[in-house]
Amino acid sequence: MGNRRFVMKCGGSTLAALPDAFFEDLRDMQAKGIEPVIVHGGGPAINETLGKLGIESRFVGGLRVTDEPTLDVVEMVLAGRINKEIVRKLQKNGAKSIGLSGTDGKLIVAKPVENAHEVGLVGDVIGVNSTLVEGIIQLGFIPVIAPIGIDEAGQRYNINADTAAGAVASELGVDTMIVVTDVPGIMRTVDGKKVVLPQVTFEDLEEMIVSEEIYGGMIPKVRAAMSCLHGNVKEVLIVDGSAERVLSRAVTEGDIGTRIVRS
Ligand SMILES: Nc1ncnc2c1ncn2[C@@H]1O[C@H](COP(=O)(O)OP(=O)(O)O)[C@@H](O)[C@H]1O
Ligand SMILES: CC(=O)N[C@@H](CCC(=O)OP(=O)(O)O)C(=O)O
Repeated sequence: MGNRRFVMKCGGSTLAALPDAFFEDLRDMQAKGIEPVIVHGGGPAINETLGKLGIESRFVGGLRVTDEPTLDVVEMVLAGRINKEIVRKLQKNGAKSIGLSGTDGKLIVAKPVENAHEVGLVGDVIGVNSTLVEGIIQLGFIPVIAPIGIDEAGQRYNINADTAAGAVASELGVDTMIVVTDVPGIMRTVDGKKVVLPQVTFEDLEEMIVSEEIYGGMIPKVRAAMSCLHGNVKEVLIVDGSAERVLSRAVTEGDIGTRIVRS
């Protein structure tokens, strides 16, 4: 890994399964002066809470169709429950951490996505308050960010967590973004067997999206990866949160998961 700061996106698919060792790894990194910045998702927990309230979850192109009542639930689950759970787990394992929503201090400034007529209050990121993130890091805390955006008029937006993480990584100018999910990397079927691809080019990715070997929740990850690699970010690693020592291996050895570099 190049510089000592990295952005990590933690997917809702894996959050509940992350072992204490994962958070201990973060504590040890923090103690060594490495500066993780965490952006998290929580799709499955949102679906569950919406379900309990009798609200059906609908997605268009991987984005949740979001009206104001849905956004109340999204904000409650992401910025309330999940964000605070992560902060508590970090603190329990000895790391110092502060949780924020993208609306706090206008951390994530957003505008409606192009297909807002289909998905409603879903946002694209147009700005990140990197000074605020920098300040939290300087105070010795790991920032934990929920992907809710805000515009100048004070309107909230639901933002896909991969998109939010990619934008934060770009804006902070980190070398590395680590995407932690529930699969060991980008997989492809070779000779009838599923294998993890250690490294892929943009061309491979476009081809795999067209052939539908990349589908569903992997699409926003790949799009966010390509988008931040067009800027200053040098590599995006997609890794499995339940793999042993996944973070230290990703940060120090880089021999795990799938690596995407600009190509
Ligand atoms: N080529 C692929 N390789 C690996 N996983 C893939 C691929 N294409 C689609 N996926 C799916 O992407 C999922 C991860 O995305 P998602 O469920 O949104 O997780 P998260 O909550 O971590 O963002 C995997 O569980 C898998 O079902
Ligand atoms: C617009 C949109 O779809 N937002 C997502 C935000 C959470 C997310 O992205 O969580 P994962 O990383 O666990 O998928 C949602 O409402 O589910």
